[in-house]
Amino acid sequence: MKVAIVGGTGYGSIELIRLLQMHPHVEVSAVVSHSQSDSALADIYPHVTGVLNYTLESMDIAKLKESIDLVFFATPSGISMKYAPEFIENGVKCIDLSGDFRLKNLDEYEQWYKGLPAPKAFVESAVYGLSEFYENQIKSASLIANPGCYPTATLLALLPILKRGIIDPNTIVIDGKTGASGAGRGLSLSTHYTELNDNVRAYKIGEHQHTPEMEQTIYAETNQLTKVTFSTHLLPMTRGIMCTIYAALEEPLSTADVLQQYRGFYQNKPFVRVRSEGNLPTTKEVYGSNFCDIGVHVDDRTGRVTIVSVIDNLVKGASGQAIQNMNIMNGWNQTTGLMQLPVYP
Ligand SMILES: NC(=O)C1=CN([C@@H]2O[C@H](COP(=O)(O)OP(=O)(O)OC[C@H]3O[C@@H](n4cnc5c(N)ncnc54)[C@H](OP(=O)(O)O)[C@@H]3O)[C@@H](O)[C@H]2O)C=CC1
Ligand SMILES: CC(=O)N[C@@H](CCC(=O)OP(=O)(O)O)C(=O)O
Repeated sequence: MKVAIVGGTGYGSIELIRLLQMHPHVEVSAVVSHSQSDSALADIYPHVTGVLNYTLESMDIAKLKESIDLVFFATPSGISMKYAPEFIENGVKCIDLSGDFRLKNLDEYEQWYKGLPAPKAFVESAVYGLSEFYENQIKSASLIANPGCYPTATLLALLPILKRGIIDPNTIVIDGKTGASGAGRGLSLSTHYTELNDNVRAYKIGEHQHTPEMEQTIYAETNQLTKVTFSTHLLPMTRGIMCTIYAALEEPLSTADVLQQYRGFYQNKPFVRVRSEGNLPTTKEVYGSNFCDIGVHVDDRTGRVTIVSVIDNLVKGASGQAIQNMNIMNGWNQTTGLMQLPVYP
């Protein structure tokens, strides 16, 4: 199958290229760049030298729609909404790593992303690509709204116990921590070495664009309108997200009881690994992989459960999950090209 990647010089793109290089059924036929077309990818990313010979191309929909089966958009919000409709109308499937098609309520998109929303019909037809929960819908989708990185780590941790009524949805607090690659390759003051190193910074408190995405999915899965408290922190590391999540238990349960619920839920889901009691995951243990690792601790004193969920933001949080969704759309085993171990140490 032939695919194109748009947003060629960004981190999402270079991670798609890295992962797809190991995929047995896919050829990356075009890497599209609006800023550096005609440049060699190896000049921008010298680590691919001698292995990949791509020359970046400018966007040419007329040409691409004749030669490509699927397009990955690894672009900032506001871009895929301009191009994906024409591809889809011409039978080319699209997987969008940005937030353009995630929020079904267009007013919420305007409020949280501070821009005009995508055309309603395409937002309505887009399937939210949380692979472990929407496999059936993903199979027949033309347009995938790939989830945000924090919602991936958070929803995989919360939905099993929310759906089983184990926690009170009105008590959820999500403490998110991320590495700097989450902000993309562009330069900014907060990812400047001297601002990032030896430092921890809370950011976008009360205004993070992933908040409505989480609440929308919790509502879709539980029929409960919930407002979550969600805070995000930037840490001096390259990759990784840890969401530490707190909620009140509806009834007294032990850590072992709660872990048992997760195990039942994820027993046939190869990318979600539920840890044993007393074994909480670290970001390094999923680095470079498509795994989401989940650990749990119940505090009998407070009646609260703490859930720790880790992913690599660029893999399960973006490009890896996008490939997992492509696999599902094509009827391939969802692990195809994705089962490598994390890089450790
Ligand atoms: N980084 C992460 O961990 C995650 C990222 N995402 C989302 O994935 C998308 C890509 O993220 P990421 O790769 O990290 O971001 P980067 O900033 O690293 O890359 C985005 C790329 O998009 C292209 N681009 C930028 N502006 C425009 C424009 N005006 N028109 C067309 N293309 C443009 C650029 O490539 P070029 O100049 O070559 O066209 C740029 O390099 C974003 O929507 C991000 O929010 C989602 C989950 C996690
Ligand atoms: C460090 C940092 O800035 N991380 C980004 C990650 C979000 C992202 O990648 O964007 P989407 O909205 O497309 O999911 C953030 O917190 O906004």
